[in-house]
Order: sequence, then structure tokens, then C-alpha cells
Amino acid sequence: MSSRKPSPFFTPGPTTYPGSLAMLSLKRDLQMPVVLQTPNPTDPTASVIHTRFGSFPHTTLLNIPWGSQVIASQQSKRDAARGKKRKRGTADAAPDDADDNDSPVFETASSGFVHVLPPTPELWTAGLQHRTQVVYTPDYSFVLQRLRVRPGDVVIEAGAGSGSFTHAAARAVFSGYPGEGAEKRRLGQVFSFEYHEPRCESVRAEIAEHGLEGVVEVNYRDVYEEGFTLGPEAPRADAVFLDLPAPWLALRHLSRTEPSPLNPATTTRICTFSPCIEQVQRTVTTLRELGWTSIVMYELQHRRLDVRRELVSVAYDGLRGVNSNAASVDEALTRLRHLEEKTMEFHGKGKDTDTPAKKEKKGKDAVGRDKQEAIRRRERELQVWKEGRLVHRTEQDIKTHTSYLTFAVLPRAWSKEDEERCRKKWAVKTDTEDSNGDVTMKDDDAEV
Ligand SMILES: C[S@@+](CC[C@H](N)C(=O)[O-])C[C@H]1O[C@@H](n2cnc3c(N)ncnc32)[C@H](O)[C@@H]1O
Repeated sequence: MSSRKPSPFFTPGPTTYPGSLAMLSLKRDLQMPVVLQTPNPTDPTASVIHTRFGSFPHTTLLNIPWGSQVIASQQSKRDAARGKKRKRGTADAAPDDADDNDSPVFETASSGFVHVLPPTPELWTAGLQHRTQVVYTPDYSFVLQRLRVRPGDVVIEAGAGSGSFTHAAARAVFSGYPGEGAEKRRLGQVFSFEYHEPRCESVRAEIAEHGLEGVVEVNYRDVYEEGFTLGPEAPRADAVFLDLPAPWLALRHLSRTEPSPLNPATTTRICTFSPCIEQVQRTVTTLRELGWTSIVMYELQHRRLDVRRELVSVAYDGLRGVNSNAASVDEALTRLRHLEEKTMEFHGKGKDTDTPAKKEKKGKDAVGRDKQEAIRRRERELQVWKEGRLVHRTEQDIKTHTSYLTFAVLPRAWSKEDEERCRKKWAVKTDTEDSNGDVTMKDDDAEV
């Protein structure tokens, strides 16, 4: 049995644990990655995370179910006062503090909370430290889907940059760790290349910290010069993603000529990510020259759609979050008629002994009671989520940047032996009819 700790990106388990990466969700679109620690006895204040929504000692975040809401903590007043005294070095602090243990004492703060979430590539992208422009979730989900990346596939990525795409690709290909009895199936891997040494080191350190070693291999290399081959049998890639300033310079290294970095047994799919159309033109020209086919370019224009039900009608009067105005002239007239009928009904009843003020009050009370009853009845009957008109509007603030994605396909390697094998296996049969009208199947393989 291997002692490898499973990556929290793949198998986070039911609860948080020491050493795990956790994403603190402060608010929508604001995530903070933290590695949870057991308190450090020599420096307990180091085990506290300070955010704009309050402070969170690691102890409050450990061993709780993922997704829990955690209330902020504050240093207890007594503890804080002692700290101040100690700072000022006042003489009166000494006797009181003589047997004082230095650990700060925390108590629940009156406001502020976070949710502690297991890491996912999406949350990592939202919270990671930007060392370069990154590929955002809407883009990489489209890229991985269009490249048909599946568990067990091998992906080449260049450059690694901030590691945003790397994490998404790792999850897409993951089919087990090496050395854990999963060798019967092909193990998915990401071969990442980066020529900027500090960035390469940072991605490598993050990959190790996130338990993704064995799934992701980070290589320090200039791919324009040295290409992607890592020995005679590696990487054998099924898909390639190039996020480089000049992808056309790297394309010549992605050929079927041995030693090739591509899997000879599968069709290779490629995607290049470029911020301007001139780069796309150069890439497409080179792809054509090198025999790539099915070349397609997409311009990405993301919009977030807010889809909801718009509830406008007097029928929704009294319900929350609705617009209880008449939605049409007919509705307005029906409503007025109804009110008129009610008023006449009320005035026409019983002996008229009340003063006008009393009458008005009684009328209002009756109308109020009726209305309350009607609202309660409607609330019971209505399926508000199905009511009204379905409308949508777009939000502009989605995180992404203008980009052009160029996709292409390189057919699998094809040798004379492959051709022969397939001709035998898939021999073409033709039908011939004799003079009796009987049909016989003829194998015309020999004639070809
Ligand atoms: C836009 S960033 C990639 C961002 C990355 N895809 C992500 O999602 O975080 C481009 C990276 O390509 C690297 N790069 C540029 N030319 C390179 C080359 N010839 N070989 C390897 N990496 C290169 C740069 O150092 C940079 O980090």
C-alpha cells in the first residue's frame, strides 16, 4: 500500500484535516486558499488567518465538515488587555502575568464568517496568486471539452504560467496515481512546460503541496527551442494546449516524426490561446503547412446570464419579491370591478346605524381581513417558481479576457503495416447475383 496522501482536489474526504488545502469563501468571487495547520506552540498567533471579514484561528477550521460556515473569532478582551500591558512594559503587569501562558485566547466575534470549501480547479483559479495572465474557468472548461480530454489521457501544456489551466487539466485526466495497482488502465498525466524559472519552481511547489505529483510533471524548458519530447516514450500526448506568445514557433516540434511527443495511436487535438487575430493568422498558416486539419477558430465573448421569473400581476398582491401592479388593461379593469362590487356589497348590507367614520373603519378592517385570507390562500396554491414570465439579463462583470481559441486535429500516425492490418480486418464485400437470382457475397480484397 502506498503512503501517498490523496489530493484534496480529487478526494477531499468528508471533513477538513491538518495539511489540507482549503478554500475560504469570503464572498461571491472572493476566495482565499489556505493550508490548514495544527497550532504552532511556539507562535500561536501564526495559526490565525486574518481577513477583512474577521480573524479565523486554524483550530476553528480543522476537523469540521467541508462546506461549514465558520464564525470569526476575536482575541478575548482580558487577553488583549494583558497583551497591551506587556507591550507597554508596565510594572503592574508583572504579578498578574507571572503564571500567564502566552497562548492567546479567542472567543466568537459578534460578526463575520467564512465558508470552508474543499479545493477545486474553479476555486483555485478564483483565488490563486497571479504570476501571469491566467486561463479562467469558462475558457478552460470549453478548451478541455473541445479537446475531448478524458480520464487516462495525456495532455501537453505550455506555458504553465500561474498553474490555473494545469489544475483543471489534472482533474480532467486523473485516473489514478502511479504505483497504486492502477497500471492496468492508462494513467492520465499532464506534462507542463515553462521557461521562466521562478514561475516553473512556483508551479512545481504548488503541485507538490496539492498532492498532484505523479499526475502533473512540470518541466523547465523553452519549448520553441527544445520542443516537448522527454525521452523515447514520453510524453505520448493525446491533446496539446499552447498558451504562449508565439505558438507557431512551437508547432514544428509537434510532428509524427520519431522521436515524437505525440501518441501515435490516437488523433492529436490541439488548442492555441491567443489574444490577437494576427497571432491566430500565423498559427493557422503554420498548422496548415504542417498537415493539421479541421482548423477552427472561436472568439470568446463571455456573458453571465441572470435568469429569473418576473412576477407582474395584481394576482401576486401581498406576496414577497413580486410586482403587484396590473400586468394588462384587462387585469386593471377586472380589479376595479371587483373592488367596486365589494364596496357596493358592503354599503348595501344591514341597518345603517354607524357613523361614516365607523363605517369606513369597519370597511377597511373587512377588506384587510379578506386580503390577508386571500394572500394566505394564494401562497398555499401558487407555485411561485413556475409563475410569471421567464426573463434573463446579461452581466458584464465576468472574469475573462478577449481571446481567440484555435483548434486543429492531426490524424494518427499511419504506416504500411497499419494499412495492411485494416484491409484484412475490414475487407470490403460486394454483392453479386447469379442467373438463379441468388446473391453471393464476394471478398474483393485480393483485387485491391
Ligand atoms: C499566459 S501565461 C500562461 C498562463 C497559464 N496557462 C495559466 O492558466 O496560468 C504564458 C506563459 O508562457 C511562458 N512561456 C513563454 N514562452 C515560452 C517558451 N518558449 N517555453 C516555455 N514557456 C514559455 C511564459 O513564461 C508564461 O508564464
